[in-house]
Amino acid sequence: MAPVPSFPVKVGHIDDVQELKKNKPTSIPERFVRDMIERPKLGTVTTPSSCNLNIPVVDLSKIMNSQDEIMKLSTSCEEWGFFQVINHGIDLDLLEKMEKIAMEFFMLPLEEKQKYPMAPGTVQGYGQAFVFSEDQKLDWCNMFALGVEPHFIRNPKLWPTKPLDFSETVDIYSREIRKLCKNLLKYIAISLELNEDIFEEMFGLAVQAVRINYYPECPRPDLVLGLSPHSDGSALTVLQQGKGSSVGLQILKDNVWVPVQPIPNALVINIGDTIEVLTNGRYKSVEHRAVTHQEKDRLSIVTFYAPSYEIELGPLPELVDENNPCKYKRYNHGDYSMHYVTNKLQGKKTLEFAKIYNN
Ligand SMILES: O=C(O)CCC(=O)C(=O)O
Ligand SMILES: [Fe+2]
Repeated sequence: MAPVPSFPVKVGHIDDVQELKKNKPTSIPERFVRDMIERPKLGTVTTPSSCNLNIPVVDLSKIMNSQDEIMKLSTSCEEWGFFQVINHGIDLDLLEKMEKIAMEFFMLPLEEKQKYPMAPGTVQGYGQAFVFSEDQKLDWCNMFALGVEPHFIRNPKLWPTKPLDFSETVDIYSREIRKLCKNLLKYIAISLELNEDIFEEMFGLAVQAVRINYYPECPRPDLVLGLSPHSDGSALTVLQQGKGSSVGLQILKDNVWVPVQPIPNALVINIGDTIEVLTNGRYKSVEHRAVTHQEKDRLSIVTFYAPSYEIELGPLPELVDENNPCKYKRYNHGDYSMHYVTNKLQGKKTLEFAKIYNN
């Protein structure tokens, strides 16, 4: 079972951003307007060393026979926590179909989408996740989140029957992404000189969830955020960006927000908190956020892949030594997931749950 908070949550009124946009607003409701310090400085990347940087690209078709590609994977995970994967083996028609049904879902009338409401304080269904108080700022985003874990059993109340082939497509897509995650974890293990099955064996029946984010055009993208800064609580995250979407994902590198330039047919992969802990901080779960665009909407389809909730985990002994003292405690992954989904998105704050401070 996915974690659910046990405390009552009052979130206040949450405007649906797609409905807001329909009224062609010239100003932004106060709850979406960020404090100065949080506002995205669009079009003004200030640090020369970061402004022309792009996240690394890993070619999965080469990795089996190429030490260079393994090195690239390792550097990406150490220095960026992010990379784009090309030649990933997932049928491009399937990616296109997934994008199509995701977009069709968001284009349904509000009443239709509201048949799958996200209960306050939970992260499944349609709405805004990670809102826990009436005064919390809101993201300029609509989300539709589904657990597909671990046996791909559908909750009929949460899975739409429209668009017609929604659930079938999500099932097929999720199985393919699962294979990709297992494959990537194998090469991540190899890049760390660990047994290639170490993560697979440790994770048990891995948990998987898919979240589809839709960011409508916004009249004042300089005042709002599409998605608040956060790291992911997963082991790995796979992100598909809609074709023709605006550039929206940004990652924090050397204190500068670096935009991720989409590569056609590539998938964006990022290291989640679980791998950061298991590798004792060698591979990083990097803070990221989404920004909006004045004229273009954006779609992202995000899969989170994580260990089974029963698993106990902590830094792997192979990655702890005198020079790399243990940075995280051992904990139960279900407890961490509960902690993650019952707190607002706030940079890397959630990982403090596991940090050991006295070394
Ligand atoms: O839409 C994006 O590019 C970011 C999505 C994301 O970070 C998430 O859903 O965790
Ligand atoms: Fe994320």
